[in-house]
Parts: sequence; structure tokens; C-alpha cells
Amino acid sequence: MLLPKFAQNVIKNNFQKAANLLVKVESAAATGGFVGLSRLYSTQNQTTATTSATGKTRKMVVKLNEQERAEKLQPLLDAGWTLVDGRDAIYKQFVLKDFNQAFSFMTGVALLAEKINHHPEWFNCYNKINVTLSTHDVGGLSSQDIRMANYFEKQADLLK
Ligand SMILES: C[C@H](O)[C@H](O)[C@H]1CNC2=NC(N)=NC(=O)C2=N1
Repeated sequence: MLLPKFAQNVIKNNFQKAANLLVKVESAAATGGFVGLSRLYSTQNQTTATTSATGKTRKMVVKLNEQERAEKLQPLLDAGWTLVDGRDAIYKQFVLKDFNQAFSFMTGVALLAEKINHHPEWFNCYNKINVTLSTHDVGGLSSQDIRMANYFEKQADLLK
């Protein structure tokens, strides 16, 4: 069964992006090792960053304060994300058309995760993706989780 054209493009574009990223990562690793990689991942305008043992830079993050939760977290709760019992984390299940679309969706998010060095906790079964977001380094929700959740929403909207 041939995939609809848009799905083929989504998959092709995402895998193309992944391939380009892999080429960059490999060449950075070949030339500068982890230093090369941290240059690849770090962005010029990063004002506060830490360099972890792996040499990757990571924006210093802190837990969301009450005002940020009201302003930035509430819209996500309105969009179907829920607070996780017993954890300072948010959860949402995404239901895609089939596995192809789900895996392509995950590939797109994975590229952002690698770029900002912030990774979701997720489980995929066929066309469903169960996503939990929290920032392990601070033991709770940070601006990185808001950024990633909004990216999940944006990617999902593109498929509607
Ligand atoms: C060493 C590495 O930079 C850290 O472990 C990064 C990687 N990805 C991460 N992802 C998430 N969700 N939280 C983190 O604190 C985190 N830290």
C-alpha cells in the first residue's frame, strides 16, 4: 500500500534531516571529537550553559516557578497534557495514523531532542506514542519541557 504523498514527504524530509544530522555528527566526531560535537550542539546565543562530561553544552535550567506554570504550562494542559501523579512531569498520548507516521513523528522530535540535549520519556506501540516530559537534572518541569511539549503540539498539528 503506497503511503499518501504527504506522508511520504514527511518521512522523506525527516529521514533526510536525520541523515544530514548524522553526517554532521559523524564529521564533527571525526574532526573535533566531543568538542566538535559540543560546537555542533551549542548555539551562539547560549548565555548560560554547562558542559557535561560528554562535552555537550546544555543551557542551565531551573524548575518552572508559579507564574511560568500559569502562563506556559496551562495552555498545554488545555491542549490535553496532564500532570503526572507523584512527579513534577507532564504526560500526553499521541495517536497517529499508523506506525509509519508515528515513527516519522518520533524521528522529527528526536532531532530536536538531540539539538537541545533534552530527551522525552516515551513509549511507542504501533500508532500510539505515550510521552512524559520532565527535566531530570532539576527533578521537575523546566522551560525545556515547555519547549519540547510545544514542539510535539506543532508537529502533531502538521499531521491534522
Ligand atoms: C548529560 C546530558 O547532557 C544530560 O543527561 C541531559 C540529557 N537529556 C536530558 N533530558 C531530560 N529530559 N532531562 C535532562 O535533565 C537531560 N539531561
